[in-house]
Amino acid sequence: MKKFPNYRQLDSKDCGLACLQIVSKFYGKFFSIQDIRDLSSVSKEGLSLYELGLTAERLGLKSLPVKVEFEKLIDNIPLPCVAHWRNNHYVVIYKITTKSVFISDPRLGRIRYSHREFLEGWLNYEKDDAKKGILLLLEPTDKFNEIKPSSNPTNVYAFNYFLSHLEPYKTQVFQLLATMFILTLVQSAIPFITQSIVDTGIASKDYSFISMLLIANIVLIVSISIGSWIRQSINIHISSRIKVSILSNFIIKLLKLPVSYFENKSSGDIFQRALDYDRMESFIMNSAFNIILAILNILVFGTILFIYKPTLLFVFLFSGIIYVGWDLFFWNIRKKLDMNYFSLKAKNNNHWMELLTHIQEIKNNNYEQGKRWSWEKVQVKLYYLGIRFLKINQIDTLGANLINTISDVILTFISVYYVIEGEITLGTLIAIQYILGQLRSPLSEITAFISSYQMAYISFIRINDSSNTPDEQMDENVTSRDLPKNKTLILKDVFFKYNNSSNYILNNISLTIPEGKITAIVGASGSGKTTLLKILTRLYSPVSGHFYIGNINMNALDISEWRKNIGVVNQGAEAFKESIKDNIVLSGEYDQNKLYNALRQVNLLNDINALPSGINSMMGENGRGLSEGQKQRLMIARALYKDPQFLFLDEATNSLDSINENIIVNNLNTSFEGKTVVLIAHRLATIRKADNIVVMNEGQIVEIGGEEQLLNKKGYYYELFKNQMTLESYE
Ligand SMILES: Nc1ncnc2c1ncn2[C@@H]1O[C@H](COP(=O)(O)OP(=O)(O)OP(=O)(O)O)[C@@H](O)[C@H]1O
Repeated sequence: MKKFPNYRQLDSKDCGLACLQIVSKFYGKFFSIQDIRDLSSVSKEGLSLYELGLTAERLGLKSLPVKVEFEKLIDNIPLPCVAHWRNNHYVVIYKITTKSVFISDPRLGRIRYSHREFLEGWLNYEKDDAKKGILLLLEPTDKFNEIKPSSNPTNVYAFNYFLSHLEPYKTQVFQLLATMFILTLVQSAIPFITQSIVDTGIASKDYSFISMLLIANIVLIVSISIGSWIRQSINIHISSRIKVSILSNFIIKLLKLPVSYFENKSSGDIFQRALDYDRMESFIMNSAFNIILAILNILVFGTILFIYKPTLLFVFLFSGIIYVGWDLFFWNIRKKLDMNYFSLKAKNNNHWMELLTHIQEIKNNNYEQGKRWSWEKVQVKLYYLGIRFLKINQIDTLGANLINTISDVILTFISVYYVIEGEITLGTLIAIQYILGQLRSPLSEITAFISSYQMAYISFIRINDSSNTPDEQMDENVTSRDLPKNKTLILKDVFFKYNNSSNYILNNISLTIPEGKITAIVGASGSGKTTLLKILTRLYSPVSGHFYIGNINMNALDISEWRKNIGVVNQGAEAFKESIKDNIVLSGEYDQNKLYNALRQVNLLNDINALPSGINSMMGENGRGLSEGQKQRLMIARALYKDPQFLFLDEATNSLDSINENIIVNNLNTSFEGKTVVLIAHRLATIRKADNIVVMNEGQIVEIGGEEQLLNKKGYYYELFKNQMTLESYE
């Protein structure tokens, strides 16, 4: 029977997307997770049930969210459907029997739960309505049949990628395989020597023969140890080098990815990629080579056993299959518990983090006891889970030992029977015991390989996903490596939205930012000012429309050249955990005069001189140690030190008192005379000297002009101005 489909989620919040992928496959269509992601508005926070339903509709699956009791789910609900799981996950239910519920879980694979286990995950015990669980019913429509998935993603990339890293070590890999092969062959001589000692040596009482064989045995064991040592050395040599080169390639690739990649993934998910590279490397260098060795052992010693007595081999293989099956069965049970364990662990970590970062709020609100109680609740759950883990491990080990012992007893009994019946010699019996010993350890290698393969496969798909994400700028698109003479910035019919399913945040923007002038952008909160700045600084590209510098399309200008020439001070920008000096100079050339000058211009020199280590004072995490206003001034000093052609300021002075703000704005006007400045400010007094004021509302430009012109127009800007003046006079 065909198995119900299962696809794994790549990121912690991808479960909803993977469920839709699973259901679509069930109805006969394969969509890659990227296809579905493109239709959704999935963010770091994942998808709400409503958004999941919307995405399903876009795929052509009619969706209906319902809240039902378990009896109703059994009797009336068409399967497959998506279930909301433990309040933080989605899974697909595909079959229900009188005893079990079958689930295709994007995190764990296909799993069978007892009714009790299922209800534990599905019902929302923490809420009042504890008898009902949430489902999303899905049904294909004609649209589903019409939608064409993009071509299947090629999963070979990551695998080829790793093989390409092995390429320079071809000789060593060959040596490794050859050593393993020779080692196994050498080892296969030991049972024959043992057999000869017993059968020929002892029978003929020939001491010199026995001594000779024992010496040969010692030589063999020494050479096996040397061989294993060589094998491990080659393995360490290759794997340590591959690890470094793979990880540095990963960092290079990561830094080339667009900001949107980072905004849509949690830092945990991105960090997971680095672990994935590690896991793949260890899978290939350890599990894959170990399994080759295990298979070689089984082949060589299995053949010898077969030659001695085929029955023994068959009995061994039979017990081996039971052993592997038993181990895998428990591995599956552990997988279920693991998920529970990880979510509890995450909760536990969050409690700790919150305790450390929110201590002021906790104390101010007298919330210590409440916090401690909720922490203790998690500890109790962790404790019971720990006990269940322990019990399962005990049963697993006990059962595995029992299977091995029973099979040993049966095999010994059969061998002894053969000796008594005169079918094999005593020497052969002892040789067989040695062979069976050699065949045991490869069995546990096989179960270890199967479980690590499943983990590595997910890593492999995830690596593919990030490797297939296009860079911020592809090299082939660059035709210009220098800024043109004419540096006017021109936006033409620009549309932009953050993800495919949301509305346009910038709606048909056409704007000219003249070279050497100050352009201010104003508008209500959420009108798209920062987004426009992100387009200008090229953190994002327009969805449609064009962005030119002079007569060059920005896409064609080398992005690092552009960034070299711009200074950006963002809203709420944070300092690096480095010294004040390093925070300003970054990787530029150090010039002390320039540095002091920049600090003077932002009125920060006195504050910094008052610190015990002056400009060498280390900043704490996220700039801890400076006030918000001081941090802002530090960021402006960084832009001043860089002395770029273009300066972009987004609410860069909003944490400053008006005296400091005035000083800095005046200084900026002098230092940036003749350069292009674009600034966003809520305080309209800050932008009075701007040559041009761009007024935005709901993603569109509603007015452009000088201050006087806009005030005389008595339009949107006038209203903003009037409101602010009224407020200020009130204050
Ligand atoms: N990274 C993002 N992903 C999705 N939506 C976003 C993102 N950043 C901003 N938005 C949305 O875009 C819209 C415009 O935001 P933007 O920050 O450009 O406004 P703004 O005019 O600068 O507002 P403010 O004055 O409050 O800073 C808002 O509705 C916001 O929710």
